[in-house]
Amino acid sequence: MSTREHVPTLKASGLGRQVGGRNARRDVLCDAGFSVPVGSVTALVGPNGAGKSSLMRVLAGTVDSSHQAHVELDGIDLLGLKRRDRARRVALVEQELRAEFSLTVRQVVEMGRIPHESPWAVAAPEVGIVEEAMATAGVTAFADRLLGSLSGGEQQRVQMARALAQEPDLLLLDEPTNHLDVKAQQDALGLLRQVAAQGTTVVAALHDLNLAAGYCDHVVVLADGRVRAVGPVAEVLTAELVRETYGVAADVIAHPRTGRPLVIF
Ligand SMILES: Nc1ncnc2c1ncn2[C@@H]1O[C@H](COP(=O)(O)OP(=O)(O)OP(=O)(O)O)[C@@H](O)[C@H]1O
Repeated sequence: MSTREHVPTLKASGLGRQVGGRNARRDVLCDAGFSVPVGSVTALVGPNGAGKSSLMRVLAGTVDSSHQAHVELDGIDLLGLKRRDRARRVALVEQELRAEFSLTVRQVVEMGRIPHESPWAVAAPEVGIVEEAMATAGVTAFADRLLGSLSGGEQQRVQMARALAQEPDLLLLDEPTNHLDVKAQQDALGLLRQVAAQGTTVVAALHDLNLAAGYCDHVVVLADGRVRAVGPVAEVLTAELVRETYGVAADVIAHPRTGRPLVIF
């Protein structure tokens, strides 16, 4: 009998994506794969154009991938689920905001509940869950304002609130710190840690290697559409990896306060 403990895992394999016309098709993602524990926070890093957004969308099942694509969360085949069933389990916070500028913040956050609503019953979105998601993401103060009237950073937090209202098992975020000031960046990453502590698996595409090093458990390094490295941040984020992946010189030392890796350029 095996004594090995079952470790719930997010496993992705065979993820590919081609773009371009019939005569100019090219792979922007090639057979990408990685495996990380459920309930962890993983940073997806890599240079501009590496394929991070493509990988996020393939993981979320919002774009077509290769026939071999497989994404499994604790044994559940996510890409094999019907769209609505997948939307109950997977939330994707994308870089670009969708055209929801004429809705109020509360209405946008309520949209996170749509996958959970019964198609036969016209029910008001669960108020408690929506209010809690808004409070957690720090957007309650502007709940009745139109999304379009908010700053970029405030809008970003609203997208986060909507994703939280969705109560996903897998939360995917494409550059969630893009519009945020230093404190808001730290708050956002702290919030992701909190969400993961409650069992949600979090994968966030990040450009700031020190946010990845400071807040994430694992890192997936993507370059030219391929996964170059994956593992715990302290093992993967080395000076050599930074040089080879980004072509810049860096030192990686232990952070004097936290002991986590600190990348100095
Ligand atoms: N629909 C598309 N048509 C053509 N090319 C595309 C399309 N989507 C993505 N690409 C190309 O695929 C490559 C990967 O893009 P992707 O947005 O996934 O990279 P990224 O790592 O997220 O980049 P960034 O850090 O700049 O946001 C890029 O070269 C991009 O130009």
